Amino acid sequence: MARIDLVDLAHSYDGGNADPSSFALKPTSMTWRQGGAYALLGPSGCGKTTLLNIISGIVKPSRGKVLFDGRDVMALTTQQRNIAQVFQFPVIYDTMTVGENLAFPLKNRGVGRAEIDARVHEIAKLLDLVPQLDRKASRLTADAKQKISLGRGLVRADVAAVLFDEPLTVIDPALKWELRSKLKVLHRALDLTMIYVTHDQTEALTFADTVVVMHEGSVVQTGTPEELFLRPDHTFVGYFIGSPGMNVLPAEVEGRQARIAGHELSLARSYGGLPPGARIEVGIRPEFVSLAAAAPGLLAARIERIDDLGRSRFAHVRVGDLKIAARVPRGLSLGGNEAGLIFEPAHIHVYADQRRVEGAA
Ligand SMILES: Nc1ncnc2c1ncn2[C@@H]1O[C@H](COP(=O)(O)OP(=O)(O)OP(=O)(O)O)[C@@H](O)[C@H]1O
Repeated sequence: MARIDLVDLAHSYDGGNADPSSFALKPTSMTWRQGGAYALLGPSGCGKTTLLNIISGIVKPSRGKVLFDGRDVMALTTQQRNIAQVFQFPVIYDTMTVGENLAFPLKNRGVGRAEIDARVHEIAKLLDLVPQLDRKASRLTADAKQKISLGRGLVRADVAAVLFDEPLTVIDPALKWELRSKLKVLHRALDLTMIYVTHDQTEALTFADTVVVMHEGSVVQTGTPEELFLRPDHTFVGYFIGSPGMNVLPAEVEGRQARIAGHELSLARSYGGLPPGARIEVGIRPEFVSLAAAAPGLLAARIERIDDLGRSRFAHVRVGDLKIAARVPRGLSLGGNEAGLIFEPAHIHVYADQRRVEGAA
């Protein structure tokens, strides 16, 4: 296990000649705590795999370095970096049994027989693979094979980190749920540093203690699932995480007042020195906007549709050209499509050029 520091890393696939704004990975510095469960979350093409491959040594970055426990590993190969990797598709030997597959990474490192047996059994037990240990891997389904790949990634206790690149893509949805929570249990049991790459927010939020959100080659926020939900640092985090995503609305902001579509809203904090010329927006999650009967003083909205998600209902409304999602309180009955919106001031954030501005008390 190791603490991993990324120091001013940047990468462009054309050898660093491109305009920095088009880098696959823009300048990034951060620390991955020893023993942490991280998710690297972002849409396709945002640079997740590039970052993962730089950590493992598959890609040599155009700039910057990677440290494992303070030691520069840039000259080391993946094998020398002592990283375990689990990919999207199973990487196992069909001619071997499940047990032999799990034992393989340990045998390769010259671990003794007794230790191999104990570790293989521990991992097989955690992944419910004990009954299949003596079966030939070739006879298993794609799901079961991917479970073995996960096991092979987790079997060594001495790795610097385990990197997962979208490991549940080929897994059947029902088993996906099971494996996702199992990985969390495995993390606690094995005390390994794990970095889990995904574009799926549910996967990221269920697995990780810390989620690193990437957007267009940059890390835009690193935080707990709760922090990402309650205080998105970037408008992208607001609408990428959450379902429906955060409402991001053009606004004029002065002190403790915001004006949206000509309507005055009170803010919980004061925003004095917003950068001149910046695009100002307010962000509020649908959970903190309530639909109500139209009334003077409320922002007037026209309901387009209501989605019933079982435990909660969300209305999709229009205010002029703006689209807003709002929570529908239990028991609310409305005559027609006209309604009012009530905003919770404590949950309204102000953004300048997509970055959250910290207001003053
Ligand atoms: N080997 C390569 N050569 C040139 N460009 C590449 C290469 N690999 C990735 N890219 C580009 O770098 C950017 C980041 O890609 P990357 O694969 O890191 O993103 P990602 O977030 O992992 O996406 P995905 O989930 O689709 O793999 C993309 O614009 C991609 O087209």
